[in-house]
Amino acid sequence: MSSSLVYETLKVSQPKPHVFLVELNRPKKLNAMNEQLFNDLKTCFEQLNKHDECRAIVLTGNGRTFSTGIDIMYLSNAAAASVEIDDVARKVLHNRNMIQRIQECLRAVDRCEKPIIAAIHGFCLGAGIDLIACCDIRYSSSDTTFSIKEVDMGLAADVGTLQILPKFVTNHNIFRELVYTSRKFDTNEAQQIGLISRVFDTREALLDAAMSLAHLIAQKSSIAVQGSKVNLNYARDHNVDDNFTFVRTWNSGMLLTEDIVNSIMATPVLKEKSKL
Ligand SMILES: CCC/C=C/C=C/C(=O)SCCNC(=O)CCNC(=O)[C@H](O)C(C)(C)COP(=O)(O)OP(=O)(O)OC[C@H]1O[C@@H](n2cnc3c(N)ncnc32)[C@H](O)[C@@H]1OP(=O)(O)O
Repeated sequence: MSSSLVYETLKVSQPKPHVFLVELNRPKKLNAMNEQLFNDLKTCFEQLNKHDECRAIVLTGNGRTFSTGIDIMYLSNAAAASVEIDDVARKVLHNRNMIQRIQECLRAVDRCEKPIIAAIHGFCLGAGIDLIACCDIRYSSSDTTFSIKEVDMGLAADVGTLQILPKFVTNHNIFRELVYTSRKFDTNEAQQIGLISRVFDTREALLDAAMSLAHLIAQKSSIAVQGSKVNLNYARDHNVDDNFTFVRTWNSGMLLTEDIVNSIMATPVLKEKSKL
């Protein structure tokens, strides 16, 4: 594995060929996200996006939990910083820059073109939910407690939950109830609204399943998988006409891959014919 994938608050390993495991790594603070962790997420996912060896990523939390959301100390320091500024408009600009910075860190996860499987356990609160909103597939162990905690903190969630989740949650009634109340919910409800797709009895089973899925994806044509993710994310953010135009242009280049020839040659029909 590349030695450059070393971070203060993330642990990165490569447990299988082409599969990278990214662990949030502030276990003593239940993986609460401070400025360093946000910055590390940005650097890490930008690096994995460009990494030739990387075809699939599992994202999890080291220790007893996935993440308890934003680090409360960081949030209160960030809020306090604007108190020093006299001019109201400059206070507003300061806050806007701070929010934009965190948004860009999580957007780097959303923009990563390699599929990301979130393996969630323990707590997944506030910014933890923003983070899993940026992943492709979400698996959980049955012990997980979720909460869209921002309203209880006096905030409208601004780094993913309200911006991305409405694009794919399946039950907007329950979702809005969870947003407006910040009440805790379990894996049954998380599954009911389409936030997570599968639930496992233990953390070990969860990680095994996430890793097996990542391994399976990594064995497919990386051109086809990466192209599918780019087009799915594009389709999420555009209208149908734009989506058809985009994929036409994308595949005009990507159809030149030798992966297509190889897969056609490997079909049983052609294999049989070549024996004749
Ligand atoms: C522009 C910004 C946009 C972003 C907004 C994001 C908003 C959010 O994320 S809202 C969610 C914020 N998170 C919380 O409110 C959770 C706070 N934590 C807790 O309520 C409890 O820790 C919890 C119920 C999750 C677990 O309790 P438990 O008794 O099992 O553990 P603790 O002893 O409380 O925690 C162990 C140590 O971790 C520290 N810690 C946990 N979560 C956070 C956090 N979010 N921020 C900072 N520190 C956290 C906790 O203080 C303990 O530390 P220590 O005392 O040093 O052992």
